[in-house]
Amino acid sequence: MTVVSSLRDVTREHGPVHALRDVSLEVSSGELVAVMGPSGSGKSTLLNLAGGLDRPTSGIVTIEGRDLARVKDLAALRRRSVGYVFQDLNLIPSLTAAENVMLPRELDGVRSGRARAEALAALADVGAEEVADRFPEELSGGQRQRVAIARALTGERRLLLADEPTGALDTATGDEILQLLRSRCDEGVAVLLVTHEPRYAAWADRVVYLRDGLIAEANAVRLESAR
Ligand SMILES: Nc1ncnc2c1ncn2[C@@H]1O[C@H](COP(=O)(O)OP(=O)(O)OP(=O)(O)O)[C@@H](O)[C@H]1O
Repeated sequence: MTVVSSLRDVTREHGPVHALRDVSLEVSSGELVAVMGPSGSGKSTLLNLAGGLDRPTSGIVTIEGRDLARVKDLAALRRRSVGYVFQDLNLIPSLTAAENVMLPRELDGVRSGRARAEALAALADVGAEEVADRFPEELSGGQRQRVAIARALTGERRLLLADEPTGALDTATGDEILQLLRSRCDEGVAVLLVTHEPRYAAWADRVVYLRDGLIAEANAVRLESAR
């Protein structure tokens, strides 16, 4: 399996606070890795570092084999390779669902006709084609999260980072979103999912538990019965 995301001996300090200490982790194509741990244990820090939104104090972070410390245009690499789905990462309110999904592609120089066609296909993929021309405030929480996932996965992005993507959703909708992440993963995307819910971690191939910025435990799980 191809390694899509790797952290090698990564430490992130904020002054005296060790948000992450000497963490090593690889996520391969087709793999869903859940990150769990108490509040303040470093989960969001890990995700931000893996996606190049933050830089480590020491250690090496790679995306698709490229050392992020050596990448000149990190913003472009992030746009092309990484999708983010965060609980509070809002869609832009003045843009329709389709326009929100198109935006990163247009920023990347894709013409709007093609970007719109891609956006409609991505929305259809996540079962949200009927909301393409609606604005975020007209959508339910589950529909918004579907649009955010469509936006995260347009283009050829191979790494999806999801920080509590089900946090604001009821259980049935949360299950649907997890099913969607799992199916993207089965198509070859690498997914890092931060969750507090064992119910959702059960969809992962592996669970990494963080405590005080350290990997306390890493387990292979396949709780088929939970799906
Ligand atoms: N910008 C920052 N400046 C100072 N300290 C920070 C900063 N970002 C994170 N921290 C600290 O680093 C540690 C890890 O934070 P992080 O947000 O990664 O934890 P988390 O596991 O995601 O927590 P939660 O579940 O509450 O979101 C915490 O002690 C936090 O206070």
